[in-house]
Amino acid sequence: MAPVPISLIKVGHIDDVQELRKAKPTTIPERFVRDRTERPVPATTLSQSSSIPIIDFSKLIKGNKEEFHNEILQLAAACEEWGFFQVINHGVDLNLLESIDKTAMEFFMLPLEEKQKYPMAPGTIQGYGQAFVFSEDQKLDWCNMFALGIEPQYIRNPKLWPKRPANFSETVELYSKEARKLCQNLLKYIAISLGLKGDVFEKLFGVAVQAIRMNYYPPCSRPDLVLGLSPHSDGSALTVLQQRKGYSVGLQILKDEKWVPVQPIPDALVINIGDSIEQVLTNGKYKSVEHRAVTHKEKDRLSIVTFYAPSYDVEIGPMQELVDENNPCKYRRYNHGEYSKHYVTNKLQGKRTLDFAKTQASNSNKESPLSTPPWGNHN
Ligand SMILES: COC(=O)C(/C=C/C1=C(C)CCCC1(C)C)=C/O[C@H]1C=C(C)C(=O)O1
Ligand SMILES: O=C(O)CCC(=O)C(=O)O
Ligand SMILES: [Fe+2]
Repeated sequence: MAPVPISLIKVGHIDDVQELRKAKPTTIPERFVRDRTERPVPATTLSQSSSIPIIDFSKLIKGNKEEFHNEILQLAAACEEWGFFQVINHGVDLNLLESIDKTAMEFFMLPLEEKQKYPMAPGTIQGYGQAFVFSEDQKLDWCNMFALGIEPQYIRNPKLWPKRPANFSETVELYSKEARKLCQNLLKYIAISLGLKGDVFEKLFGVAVQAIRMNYYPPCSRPDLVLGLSPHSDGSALTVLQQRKGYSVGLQILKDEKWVPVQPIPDALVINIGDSIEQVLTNGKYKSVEHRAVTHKEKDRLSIVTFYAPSYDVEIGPMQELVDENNPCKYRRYNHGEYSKHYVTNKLQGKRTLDFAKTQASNSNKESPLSTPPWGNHN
């Protein structure tokens, strides 16, 4: 199938949810109203009995032998059973967490004309707007997003780096450096928890791809009808998510077919295993779990998300050490750049993007419908 040029994608009018909320606080356009089966259930009926594991990073870097061993076991269980955990004592400067939060909020509070100087073109995923919208009949998320490619440099589009607020770029750079270090360290301990050498992922990944996405969810008069962010799993190796303190609980993860809310812990970061990498490299041992965001009637919410993935030229597939007759190979080998292209040119739809990598999936070799490079179009 020949690739479809970006100019042919017709997404129709996409309301900016902040503006919509200001102008018509109780109107929910049809494009935001979810089918009954997709709608969020009231908070009271959500699974309250369980919460995602907590990993104390300080025990991994400076704990005694016993503490280290225990924390590695906790980490293995978290990745295997949940695919999500919250990390405390992570070592990222807490002032930097505050600054990125403040800077992102200042950006979202700018007038629309200012934010629209950095538009996310249809079919691309960097800039301000709604990502992953490919058709006029696709349901929209109750969210404004701003995303930037960070590393390697060639995925950056300098025209999309905001001039206001004044310290935006500097703060994103500082934060991203810290987030990168955290991802590298976590991957080291994740490798150890799998019984592998600590540097196995670092060696395999080459110069890792890193991106940042800020998601702003204004309050919504009918949180029961809309979704803040459609269910999906992340295409990264690892994702670091920062939730704003004191704001609404919005992130939910699918566990045993029930949506479990992720309660913010002050100063903690939420980490999740991304599908293409951990699921593929570990042959399904570590889970990349479906998650979504819901909205709140009165409160807004901000999340700041770092995606960390292998270099686009790297070929990945299940690691030999994790395949045997009891756990036969579930995924084929593929080039991560190809997978990224597949991921960013398809709408968010649960774990469907991972079909690309399955050994027996009938669609595993389908060409992606768009001709965009995975980091978006720079024109
Ligand atoms: C929901 O996931 C994403 O939005 C996402 C996007 C990442 C990217 C950018 C915002 C700009 C630069 C390219 C990149 C694709 C990294 C997730 O990141 C994952 C998905 C893939 C594929 C990946 O490599 O990282
Ligand atoms: O806002 C959230 O909590 C979810 C964000 C998310 O899953 C993403 O950006 O990929
Ligand atoms: Fe996500």
